[in-house]
Amino acid sequence: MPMNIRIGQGYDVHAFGEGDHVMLGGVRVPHGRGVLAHSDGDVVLHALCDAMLGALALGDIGRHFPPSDPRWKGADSRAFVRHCNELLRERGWKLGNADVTVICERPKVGPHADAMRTLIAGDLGVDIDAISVKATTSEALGFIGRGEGIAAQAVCLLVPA
Ligand SMILES: Nc1ccn([C@@H]2O[C@H](COP(=O)(O)O)[C@@H](O)[C@H]2O)c(=O)n1
Ligand SMILES: C[C@@]1(CO)OP(=O)(O)OP(=O)(O)OC[C@H]1O
Repeated sequence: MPMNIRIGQGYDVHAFGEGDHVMLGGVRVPHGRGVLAHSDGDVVLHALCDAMLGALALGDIGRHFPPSDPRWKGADSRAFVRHCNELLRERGWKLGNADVTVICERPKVGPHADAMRTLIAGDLGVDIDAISVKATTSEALGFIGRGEGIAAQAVCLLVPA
């Protein structure tokens, strides 16, 4: 009997660099640092894309949007999410739900989480209740604890469209 659900997980890290904001879930979050990245460096959306691609066994974000390709320089990562959504729709799937955890000491993510959920849900054409965004610190431990970077991990479930 063919499987009627698929699961995927994704993880992304970017180092902090010069700047005054970070893009998280499509939301411009004010911060004393920016991130070093080829695109806009949105770890929430990159982890989500990798979860969606993983659920389809279609490789990873770097395969679909190579960092060597100048087209993706400074790219809005919401376009990556919409592309991944097309890939799953073409194959007869839609996102059932996704759960993303951001890991950083700062910025505070909680106040922006609902704005991220709204944008992600809109881009994927699903109800906001299908999208969870939450956060944790690293309790001052390791590279994240030292404020050197920001990470996100995501899981998602695909269901038949
Ligand atoms: N960047 C972050 C980190 C955490 N939060 C919120 O704070 C809560 C406590 O974090 P701990 O790491 O001490 O467990 C966490 O549950 C989040 O609600 C945040 O908003 N942004
Ligand atoms: C998103 C891409 C786009 O070129 O580049 P980065 O913004 O550097 O982000 P990363 O998470 O390293 O994923 C690789 C690339 O696909």
